[in-house]
Amino acid sequence: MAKIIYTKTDEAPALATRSFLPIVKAFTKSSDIEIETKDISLASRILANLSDYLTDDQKVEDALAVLGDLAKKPEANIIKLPNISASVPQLKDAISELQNLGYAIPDYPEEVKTEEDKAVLALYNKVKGSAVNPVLREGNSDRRAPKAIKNYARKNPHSMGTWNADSKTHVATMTEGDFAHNEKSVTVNTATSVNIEFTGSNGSNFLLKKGISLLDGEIIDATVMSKKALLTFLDNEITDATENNILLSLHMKATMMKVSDPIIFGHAVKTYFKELFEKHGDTFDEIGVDVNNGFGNLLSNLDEVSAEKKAEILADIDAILTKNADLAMVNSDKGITNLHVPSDVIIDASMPAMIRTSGQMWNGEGKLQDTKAIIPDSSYAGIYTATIDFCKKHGAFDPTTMGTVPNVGLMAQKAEEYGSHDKTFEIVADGKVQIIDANGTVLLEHTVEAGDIWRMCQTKDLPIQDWVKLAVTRARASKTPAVFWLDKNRAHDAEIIKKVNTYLPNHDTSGLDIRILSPIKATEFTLERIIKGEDTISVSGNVLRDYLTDLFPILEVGTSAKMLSIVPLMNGGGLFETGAGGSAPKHVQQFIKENHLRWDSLGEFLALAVSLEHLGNTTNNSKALVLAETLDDATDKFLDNDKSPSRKVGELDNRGSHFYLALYWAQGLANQNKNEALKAEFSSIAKSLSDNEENIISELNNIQGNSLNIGGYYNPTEELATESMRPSKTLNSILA
Ligand SMILES: NC(=O)C1=CN([C@@H]2O[C@H](COP(=O)(O)OP(=O)(O)OC[C@H]3O[C@@H](n4cnc5c(N)ncnc54)[C@H](OP(=O)(O)O)[C@@H]3O)[C@@H](O)[C@H]2O)C=CC1
Ligand SMILES: O=C(O)CCC(=O)C(=O)O
Ligand SMILES: [Mg+2]
Repeated sequence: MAKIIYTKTDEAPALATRSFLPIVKAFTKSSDIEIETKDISLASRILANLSDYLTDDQKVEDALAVLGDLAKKPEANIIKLPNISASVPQLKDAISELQNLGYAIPDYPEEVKTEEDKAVLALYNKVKGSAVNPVLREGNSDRRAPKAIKNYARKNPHSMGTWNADSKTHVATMTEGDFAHNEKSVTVNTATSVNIEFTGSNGSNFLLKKGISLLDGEIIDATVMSKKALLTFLDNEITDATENNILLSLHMKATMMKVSDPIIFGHAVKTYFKELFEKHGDTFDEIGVDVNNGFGNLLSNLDEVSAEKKAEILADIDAILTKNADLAMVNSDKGITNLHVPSDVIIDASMPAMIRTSGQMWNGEGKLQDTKAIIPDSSYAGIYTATIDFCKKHGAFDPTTMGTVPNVGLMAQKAEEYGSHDKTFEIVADGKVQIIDANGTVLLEHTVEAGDIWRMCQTKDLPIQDWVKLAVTRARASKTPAVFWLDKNRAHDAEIIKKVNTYLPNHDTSGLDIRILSPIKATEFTLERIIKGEDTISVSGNVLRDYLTDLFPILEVGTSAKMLSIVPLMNGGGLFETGAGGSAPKHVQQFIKENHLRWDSLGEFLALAVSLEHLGNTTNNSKALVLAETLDDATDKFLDNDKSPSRKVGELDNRGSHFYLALYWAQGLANQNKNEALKAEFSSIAKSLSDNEENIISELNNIQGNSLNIGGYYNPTEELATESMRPSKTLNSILA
C-alpha cells in the first residue's frame, strides 16, 4: 500500500495535527493509502539521541534518521510540519521537562569539564538548532502563494501599517570585516578531500576539521567575521541609537546558524551591557553566565549570588537600560527584550513583521516606535534596506493590488551557509586558517585573530543543476520572469553565476525573461513590479530562500503559513512542507490560557493535496487523484467562506476550521463523478457533517474560555492533548 508519512512535530502545528490527522485518516482509508506518523518533535529527538540514559521501555525510534534515509528514496512522500529549531534555552527547558517525567537524561552541560560532559554536549548538539530541515531537504525548494490564496488576500486584505517618508527606521550593517567582505570562494574540478588547518602566529598548528570530502564541481567558500570590527560596529550603532532616541533591535538566525549567530548575539549583549560586564565580569564567569544564550541566561543565573550582590547587579542593569537606547521588546508586560532569548526574534519572520508594521517594533511602554534593525553581516542586509527605502518612498504595500513573488531556492544537500555549522569555528588565537586539499594545495586562506568567527560552506554541483532546471520549469509553467539573486562582486556568487551560465543553455529558455541581478538590484526590480501587480520569481540561494519566503508572503498574504511549499526530492520522492513559517509559540500560550488555538492549517491543506496528487501519479492511484482535486476545491471554498481560525476566544478556531474543511471536502467527493465508490461513501458523510454543523460548531466553540492542562509543553500527555484537540463528540463519531 502506498504510504504518506506525516510528521509529528511541536507546539501549535503538533496540536493542530491531533485534530486534523483523524480527518485525513478517515478520508484516505478507503483509497489504498496508508498514513504513518513519525515523531520528530524536539522531545522525541532528545530521547532518540540520549537513548543510553533510558530504560528499555523509555527508548524511542530515531525517526529523523529513518526519514533522512527515506528522503533519498524515490518512494518518499513526506508531509513535514514546522518543528522547533531549539536554541539552548529551549533545549534546556525541554530537557528539564523530560527529567521531571522520569527520563534520567543528563543536564545540558553549561561548561565542559569532563570527557562525559564533552560526550553529552556532542549528543545535545545534534538536537540543537535547525537539526531537522537540513536532514530532510534532499531537494530544492519551490514556495509560492497559490492563486486562491492571493485572491483571498486581494478580497480580504490583512492590516498594513502606514509608512512615512520621515520614518527613522533603518538597517544597520557592517561595511568591513564581516562575512560578506572577507569571503573567498573556489570551485574544485576533481573530487578531493580537504582539511581545515589553523596555524598560530606562535607557530602552533592543529586541524580544526579533517577529511571533508568534496565532489567534482563542488563550490566551497570560506570567510571570517572579525571580532574587533564587529565590536566597533556594535558599539557605534548602540551609541547612534541612544543619541537619536530610536529603538534598538537585533535580527539574527541563531537557530539555523547555530554556531556563528549565538556568538554574535553574545557580543551584542556584552556590548550593550558593557559597563555591567566590566564591573561584574568575574562574578559572571564564576556562576557560568553565557550570554551567547541571551541576556536571559544572565538573569536566570543571578540566584547563585548573594542577595546583596544580586540587588547591586539588578540596579546596575536598570541604570544601563535607562542610559542606553531603548531595546525593542518581545513582551513589554513581562519585560522581555529583544536581547533575552536568541530564538525569540528570528530574522526571516522578524524583519517582515516589522516592515508590515510601519517599520516599527514594540517599546517598553507597549507602544510602537521606529527602530534601528541591527543585522551585523552585510551579505543580505541590503534587501531589507532596499525594501524599507522603497516603503519610505512609496508608502506601504497594498495587498489588494500587489503582485506575487514565488521563490525557487537552492537548498538541497545542506547547500551554502545553512550547512556550515560543522565547519564554523570561534578562533582561539591570532594566526591563519587554511583549507588544504589532498595534494597539499592551499585552496583558501584567511589571516585571523583571536575571537574571530571563521566558517566554510559547501555547495554541490548536482543541486545547482537541479535548481537551475526548477527555475526554468517554474518560469515556463507560470509564464513569469525569473531573477537569480546573485551578486557578481561576491566571491561565492561569482562561482554560482558561472554554473548558472553553464546550465541555463541545457534548457529551453526561449521566450522566457531570465536575468541575474544582485540582491539589492533584484529587490528594487521586484518591488517596482510588485506595486504594479506584476509577479516575479526569485531564484535564490539558501539564506535568501529563507528570508524571501517569509518577507513576500507576510507582505502579500499576511503570513507565510498560507504558502504552498514543495521540495521535489532529487531522487524522485516528494517532501511537502506545510507553509513556510514556524511553530508559533505564542499560539500555544493562548491555547493553554483560554483553550483557543488560532493556528491556521492552510499550509497543511495545500501540502496534503500535492502529496495526494504525487501519490496518485507515482502509484497509479486514481482515487488519490480525486481526493487531491476535491481537497483543493474544498480549500478554495474554505477561503471563499472565510473559515480560517479567528484570533479571538469563543470564535471559530483551528478545530472548527478543520470541521469546515472536512465538510467541504466530503461535499466535493459526494458531488464528483470520477469515482463512484468515493461518491457513494462520502455522500452520507457529507450529509451527516452538514446536518450536524450547528451542533459541532457549538461543541467546539463552547468549550473555549478556560485555561487547560495538556500535561507538558514539549512532551504533552498524548491523551490530554488529543482530547483537548477533539472536543466534539458529534464530529468524532461521524469520523469514526
Ligand atoms: N519549517 C520549520 O520547521 C520552521 C521552524 N521554525 C521554528 O519555529 C519557532 C518559532 O519561530 P518564529 O520565527 O517565531 O516564527 P513563526 O512562524 O512560528 O511565528 C511568527 C508568527 O507568525 C504567525 N504565524 C505563523 N504560522 C502561523 C499559522 N499557521 N497560523 C497563523 N499564524 C501563524 C504568528 O503570528 P501571530 O502571533 O500574529 O498570530 C506567529 O506568532 C522556532 O522554534 C523556529 O526555529 C521557524 C521557521 C520554519
Ligand atoms: O529549520 C529552521 O530552523 C527554519 C527553517 C525556515 O525558517 C525556513 O525554511 O523557512
Ligand atoms: Mg524561514
